[in-house]
Amino acid sequence: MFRTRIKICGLTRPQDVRAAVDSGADAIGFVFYPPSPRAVSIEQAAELVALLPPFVVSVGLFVNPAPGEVEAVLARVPLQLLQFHGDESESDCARHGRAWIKAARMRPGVDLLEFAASYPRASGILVDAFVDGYGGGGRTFDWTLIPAGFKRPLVLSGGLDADNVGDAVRRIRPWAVDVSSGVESAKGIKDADMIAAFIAGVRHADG
Ligand SMILES: O=C(O)c1ccccc1N[C@@H]1O[C@H](COP(=O)(O)O)[C@@H](O)[C@H]1O
Repeated sequence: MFRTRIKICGLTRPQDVRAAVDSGADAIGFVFYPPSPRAVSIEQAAELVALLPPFVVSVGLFVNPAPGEVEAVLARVPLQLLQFHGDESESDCARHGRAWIKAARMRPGVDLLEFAASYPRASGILVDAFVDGYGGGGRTFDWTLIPAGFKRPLVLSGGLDADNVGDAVRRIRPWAVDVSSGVESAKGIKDADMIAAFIAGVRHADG
């Protein structure tokens, strides 16, 4: 039976990492984008990643990182997957010796097939709503913008929560879903019950 993978993103506290892991998250995301209220320092991230048990993927989220910024994080934080959520080129993303996924900010006129073709080495393509700034806006987008039969591993995000994620999984059947705002009681503060409800919604939709 297929199991939709689940990433919980924007964690800043040890208790939230433990709650996400205990609820069955497959990946935990840490934001290295200082304007975000969910941003963590390298020291914080190193402590939080150390809490992850085997087989829970540590993900680092970057937005147009400056030269050397990713390397500085990787020197101290054992990230297994990089998520690029800005305007990075394929070579910007592929130069760090780690698997990576590329976010597409979706709105009418974005051709996802064309977008994906320009990132051939991406492990997956994440789709998020186009919001002012870069992401984490807690907004859904028109899922019909995702072409049927999209062949690359698709990570669906953007305004997901326990109320809509089941419908999203049944309609889109993504490789994975990714949530930040939708499991928070406040920006950067995750709610254990909301995380559990979100994951239960995915598992119910998986059947
Ligand atoms: O979480 C953030 O603060 C953030 C900042 C900049 C870029 C992306 C960010 N988060 C990612 O955005 C999507 C959607 O998040 P949400 O569930 O709608 O809040 C997701 O991939 C987050 O990891």
